[in-house]
Amino acid sequence: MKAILNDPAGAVIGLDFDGTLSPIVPDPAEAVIHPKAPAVLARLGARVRALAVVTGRPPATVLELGPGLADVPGLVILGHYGFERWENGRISAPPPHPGVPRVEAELQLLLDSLGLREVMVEDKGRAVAVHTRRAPDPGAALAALREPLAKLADKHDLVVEPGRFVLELRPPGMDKGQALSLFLTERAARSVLFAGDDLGDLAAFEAVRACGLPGVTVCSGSAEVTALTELADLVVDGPEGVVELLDELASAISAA
Ligand SMILES: O=P(O)(O)OC[C@H]1O[C@H](O[C@H]2O[C@H](CO)[C@@H](O)[C@H](O)[C@H]2O)[C@H](O)[C@@H](O)[C@@H]1O
Repeated sequence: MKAILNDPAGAVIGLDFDGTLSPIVPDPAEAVIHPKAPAVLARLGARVRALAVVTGRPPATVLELGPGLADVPGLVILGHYGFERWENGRISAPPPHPGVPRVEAELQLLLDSLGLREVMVEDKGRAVAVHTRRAPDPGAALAALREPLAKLADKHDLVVEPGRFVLELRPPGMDKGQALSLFLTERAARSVLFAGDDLGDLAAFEAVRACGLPGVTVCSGSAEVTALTELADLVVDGPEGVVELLDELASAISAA
């Protein structure tokens, strides 16, 4: 943190979206960014080298769920775990993976055969996520899905990304760690902060440790995930705590 405060112009701030900037809600389509986040990010974005939202969501969805984000100075969204990038109003991405529509074509039959009720399928375009949060027993439904979804992903050359009551089938070859590392190099960062809440953020935590820069990892704490709590430099209380921390950081930089 000291390095960021002493030299904000060299700092890159990386932030996960769901569970970090946006409180967890039962329906993914109903998620919305913390009301104070866009203004806080705008203050911070004006002072640091770069701000990146590094997320499993498509960038277009992040912009829908985060009104005001498009106006944050210098913001980059590295969506789909880094496959799809939004910057200055433009989206760039490689061609979609052919396995995703094939998985979608087989998925409903598989879910029916497992007799899983109230499991929700989220079509993300470049990936498909199966959510169990609204199932009668979310943990049991997730456990029942692990093996069949791993086989289905494997059959179509996809990988399974586990998260908070969700298993996502997505293309291999990129993760939040690689996305963050590439971004740090691109921006010639001199320090880094990354905040996340879920298993997919562990790769970004590792990237912070491996990059050789002064870095701080922040866990947006919850009762659902403990793996990050043990590794983080700082643990705050969910999105409310993350926004408060970023607000304090923006104020401290402005006062320096
Ligand atoms: O990388 P992230 O920004 O954290 O995105 C990861 C997944 O987040 C979303 O699911 C999670 O949030 C939902 C809304 O609060 C919640 O209902 C669900 O249980 C969580 O797993 C999103 O729907 C997924 O597509 C993202 O991959």
